[in-house]
Amino acid sequence: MLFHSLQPLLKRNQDHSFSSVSLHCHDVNSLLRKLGADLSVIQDSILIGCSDRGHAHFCLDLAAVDAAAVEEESGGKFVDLRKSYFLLSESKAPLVAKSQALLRWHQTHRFCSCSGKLTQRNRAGSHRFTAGTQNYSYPQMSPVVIALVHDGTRCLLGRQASFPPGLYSALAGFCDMGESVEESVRREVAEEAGLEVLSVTYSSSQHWPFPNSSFMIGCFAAVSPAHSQLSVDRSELEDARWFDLEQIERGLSVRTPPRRGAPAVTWFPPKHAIGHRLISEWAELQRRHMTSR
Ligand SMILES: NC(=O)C1=CN([C@@H]2O[C@H](COP(=O)(O)OP(=O)(O)OC[C@H]3O[C@@H](n4cnc5c(N)ncnc54)[C@H](O)[C@@H]3O)[C@@H](O)[C@H]2O)C=CC1
Ligand SMILES: [Mg+2]
Repeated sequence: MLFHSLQPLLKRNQDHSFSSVSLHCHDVNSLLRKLGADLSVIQDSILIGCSDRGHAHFCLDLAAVDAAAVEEESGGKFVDLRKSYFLLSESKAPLVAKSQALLRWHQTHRFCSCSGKLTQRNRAGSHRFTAGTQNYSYPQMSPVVIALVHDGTRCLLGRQASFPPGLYSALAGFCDMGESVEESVRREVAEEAGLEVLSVTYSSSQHWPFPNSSFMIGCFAAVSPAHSQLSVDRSELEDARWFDLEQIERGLSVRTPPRRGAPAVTWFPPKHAIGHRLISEWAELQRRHMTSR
């Protein structure tokens, strides 16, 4: 899987969907040869895993090669990761995200944080070390809690000023050193919405490549309907509101992201974001709860 300055190489399929360009090692070799590039860059490839059939998969950043020439030869295009993530299918996006995260980690950990000396990678690229020392470093993710707050009949969504217009998601925040997941959820919800969480239930998790490499821990957080008055921290969130099931269903039905120039609508993160998963899980539970009453 090829990248250029951390942008994955994508191609448009005949059905207009997008996929990442996967080339065999000898194809990469001949591509580099054609472009007159240094063939030894292939040794910078990082192992990302094995297919079910036991084929090893690697990623490689061709930052030292002319991007336009690679695009022309391969018929693909290097696309910014945030854009790629939403162009790719739910099954393809995580591998591209993982590859970019590993490449980024290697590019930003060239020096030992203890001695300042240059570090080396092991052959697979699973860690780096400082020659002659016991200093090893491994790729890292920052834990982030993402909590869908609910009060029995409504759930709480917020938006940061940096989100695209109309996009609302569950509240999220980085875990502080030493905190448990439950403590992080209680603190984030108290800080951002001024609410007291009564109980936290784990839902699911995902690796999220933004802003660097986050480990998203998805939870539901229950608050009392009698104490659901919001006090929103406007320095963190531009807005936060309670949504009932009908409003959530309307948001889930919006094609994301809405076309530029389309009328303003409220919409939610795309399917492969954990925010979407939490919102649709809550809607499903709520529907079941309403039909059983
Ligand atoms: N996958 C999904 O559905 C969603 C993912 N997210 C992700 O969750 C992340 C965290 O949410 P925020 O509300 O922005 O967090 P937040 O509420 O903790 O605020 C962000 C601030 O936390 C500080 N911070 C503390 N530790 C940090 C670290 N390890 N790396 C970077 N900044 C750190 C920085 O000052 C940063 O500006 C976002 O970057 C976003 O990409 C957010 C919503 C939905
Ligand atoms: Mg936050």
